[in-house]
Amino acid sequence: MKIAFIGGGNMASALIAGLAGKLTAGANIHVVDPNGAALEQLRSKFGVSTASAAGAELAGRDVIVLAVKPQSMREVAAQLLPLLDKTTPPLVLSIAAGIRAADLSRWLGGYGAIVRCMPNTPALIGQGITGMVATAGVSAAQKDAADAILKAVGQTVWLDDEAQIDPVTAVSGSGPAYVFYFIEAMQQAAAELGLSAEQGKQLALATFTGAAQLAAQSDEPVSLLRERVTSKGGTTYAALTSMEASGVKAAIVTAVKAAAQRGKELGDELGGAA
Ligand SMILES: NC(=O)C1=CN([C@@H]2O[C@H](COP(=O)(O)OP(=O)(O)OC[C@H]3O[C@@H](n4cnc5c(N)ncnc54)[C@H](OP(=O)(O)O)[C@@H]3O)[C@@H](O)[C@H]2O)C=CC1
Ligand SMILES: O=C(O)[C@@H]1CCC=N1
Repeated sequence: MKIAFIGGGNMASALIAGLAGKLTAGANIHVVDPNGAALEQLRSKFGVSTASAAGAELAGRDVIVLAVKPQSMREVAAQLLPLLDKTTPPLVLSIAAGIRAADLSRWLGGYGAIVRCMPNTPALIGQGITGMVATAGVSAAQKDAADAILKAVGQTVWLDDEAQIDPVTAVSGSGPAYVFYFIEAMQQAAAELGLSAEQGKQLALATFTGAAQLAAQSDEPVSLLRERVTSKGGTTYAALTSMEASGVKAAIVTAVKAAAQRGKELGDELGGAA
């Protein structure tokens, strides 16, 4: 499979790390980004070809991944429009938060073959999860290609309705940041309680990994697993009572909804009319 990435930043690098040499040879991956240092890293690590601007190298690509910031998508679409093969249109796979397929299609001159998806950075270690939705102009083979690309870096979840992408963005796209935030808080608490930085990190990470694996492998609801840790009048009870009193769970629910709302706002702000 011949793939081009427009944008070689954080998320594109995570995807390329998972793909290169696995789904396709690094030499079959072309990356366009104005940032020379980022391109040099990708070239030396994965053997991809690179360019500072989109050009003739896009010809004959099966898939073009748009991995620029939502705010850059319209400009990037204008740059791509004259370069897209109209006879055998490549699949355009957008990972941008908020940007709706209909707007992207319009910016690309009424382009049909678009898959919109929302990956996350654990793709870097093959542990990503991606929500994705195909527009009507995507062929079965192109849908399979999109699935293979994202499966090479983790799990995929196909959605029937594009409106579900903002919730997916809020839960799993942004989700790694919430988890890191919680781990940072656990590490801070460990330090304030007298553990070394190394001990705090080891304890927090192993607890997260272990609890997540236990929940994934268990048939029981997560709430029951939580209750099993929580002896009446014990230490966990003290912590969870404190969290409830501080409204931690409600605050997390509100925060995730804020992320979903921001996704919708980005679509409204950046989509606009023709
Ligand atoms: N980071 C994440 O966890 C996730 C991000 N996403 C989505 O992925 C997209 C990229 O995010 P992320 O990787 O974090 O962002 P980054 O800023 O790290 O990467 C974007 C890259 O695109 C480059 N760029 C800007 N304009 C162009 C252009 N015209 N042609 C080619 N490249 C260009 C930028 O260069 P410069 O910096 O010089 O402008 C930058 O290197 C976003 O739309 C985001 O919503 C989706 C899921 C998760
Ligand atoms: O923060 C963002 O907007 C992007 C989308 C999901 C993760 N990072």
